[in-house]
Amino acid sequence: MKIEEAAVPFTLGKILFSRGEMPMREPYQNEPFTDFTISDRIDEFQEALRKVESELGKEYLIKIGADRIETTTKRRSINPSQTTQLVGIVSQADQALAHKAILAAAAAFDHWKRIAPSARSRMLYKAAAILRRRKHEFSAWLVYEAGKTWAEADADTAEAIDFMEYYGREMERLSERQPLVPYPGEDNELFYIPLGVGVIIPPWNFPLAIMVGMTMAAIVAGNTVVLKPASATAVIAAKFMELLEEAGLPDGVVNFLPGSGTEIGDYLVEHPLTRFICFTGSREVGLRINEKAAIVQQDQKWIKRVVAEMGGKDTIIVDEDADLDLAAEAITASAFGYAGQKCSACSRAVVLEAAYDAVIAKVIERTKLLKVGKANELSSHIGPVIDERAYFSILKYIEVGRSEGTVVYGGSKGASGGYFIEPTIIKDVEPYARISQEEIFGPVLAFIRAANFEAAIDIANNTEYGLTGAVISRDRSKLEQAREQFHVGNLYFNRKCTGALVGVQPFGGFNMSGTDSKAGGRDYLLLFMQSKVVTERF
Ligand SMILES: NC(=O)c1ccc[n+]([C@@H]2O[C@H](COP(=O)([O-])OP(=O)(O)OC[C@H]3O[C@@H](n4cnc5c(N)ncnc54)[C@H](O)[C@@H]3O)[C@@H](O)[C@H]2O)c1
Ligand SMILES: N[C@@H](CCC=O)C(=O)O
Repeated sequence: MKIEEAAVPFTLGKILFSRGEMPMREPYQNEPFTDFTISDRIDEFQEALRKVESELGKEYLIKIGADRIETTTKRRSINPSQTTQLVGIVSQADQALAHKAILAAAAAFDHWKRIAPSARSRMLYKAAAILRRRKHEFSAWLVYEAGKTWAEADADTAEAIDFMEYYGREMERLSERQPLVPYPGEDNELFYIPLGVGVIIPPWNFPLAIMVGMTMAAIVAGNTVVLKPASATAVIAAKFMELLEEAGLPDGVVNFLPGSGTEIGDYLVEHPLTRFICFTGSREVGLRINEKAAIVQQDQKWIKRVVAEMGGKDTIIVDEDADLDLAAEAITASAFGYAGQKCSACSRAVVLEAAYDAVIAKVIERTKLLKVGKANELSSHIGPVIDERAYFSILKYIEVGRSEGTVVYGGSKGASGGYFIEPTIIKDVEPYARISQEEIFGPVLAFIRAANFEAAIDIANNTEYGLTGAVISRDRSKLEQAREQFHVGNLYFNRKCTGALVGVQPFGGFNMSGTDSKAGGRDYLLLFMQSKVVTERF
């Protein structure tokens, strides 16, 4: 269809029309973050918190096809800022229900795969529009169930909207005729078709964004899925299921199967009808899934595809001539945002000798300004860690850190009533110490000295992970050296190493950080499809 260039475009929702012509999609852009310095925004968010607080404690059921199923085994989801507060009670699936869920997804696949890609994309735009309208409400659930501060929750919700807007457009792009080299006397066509039934296994730390991104990428590509949410944040996933229903997604396309990873995880992965597994989580579980998925089951007709994004041990290098205030800002934000519970978190600052003491002093200065407190209070900069297991594991790592370096800030648990831990800074840590190598996933930062820039790069590359990293330097030749030698999937210069934006910084890591799937990038949807080539000789 020809779009008149002179025509005046007008917008309806996110669709841009030229008068009298076919609709044309607005170019993708990232959802803006909420400015919580504006009093109206504060009031709106507080209202959302009140609304959600009034809804805490409800029951959430499994959904398979059109059936809602209550089981006798239930899991209580609690608020990590206030462990006496119940967020919701979630029915837990067993293996029999896991089997039923896979069958329901397989039955729905026959229909869903035939829906036009543009119509599947529209489903994502619709869901994005609903989420945008209910943005603060969803963020408020993230505050209560995941312990996210207001800004972190808002960013999580914005990223979920971004994934849907971005993947919707990506599917439209990939459903166009794909370019091939012309060949005389033949018509050659390459097009993408879906894989089949997928199992989606997200983590709890981006319980909306990552769960939405993985699920919606799979279904917009024409697959149907069983979504097994992370247990700690299953209520947020249940709220998302409600949203999908409101958007009109047919039953069976996404089957909601909360349950313990140990009880149903292996079963779902090993099921012969499972065609692919999309996982984000720890190295241990990711490797287990990869191994189980490789074993061909009876009646299985395909090689299962595994997308696994896993842990990180991320480093910020500070050069001797760097802007040290910028370095301290980048390190503090990357180490302590969401209490260090990001795969991208800076858990190691490798600083060249000449800048070492000054950077530590500046990071301590900034960290002192961070208030640890309940996530629902606007004044809190750092909320709780997710649960009791994480709380004790992180405290144990701090004890290990005491024997591997000198604690120069924090080092203790925070107030009682929630899983609070002080942001902790440990200096003079050796590059191969345990707290230099193992993912702690909490507010613990190690400082390591480097004799020169080469040594700093060697240290940055000395773990089994390769997810994010940053270099703070004014020296172009060192930035170019790092561009080539710092082996991570997402490398940042002169800024923090967290906060990748959908479409702007496709995200995924090397080595034991995963399969480098680059969520939020142009290659991502291809992981959920296979291409078919048809040649007709004239
Ligand atoms: N690379 C990334 O993009 C990325 C993003 C977010 C989080 N992460 C990583 O995730 C981890 C934190 O998340 P987590 O604690 O939820 O990870 P986890 O591995 O403990 O759990 C992830 C998911 O796997 C499920 N699971 C557990 N055992 C299973 C089994 N045997 N079979 C199938 N599924 C099973 C869990 O229920 C959960 O839904 C950290 O290591 C973090 O670095 C990575
Ligand atoms: N994509 C997020 C990290 C996700 C993992 O926890 C970031 O870039 O900070």
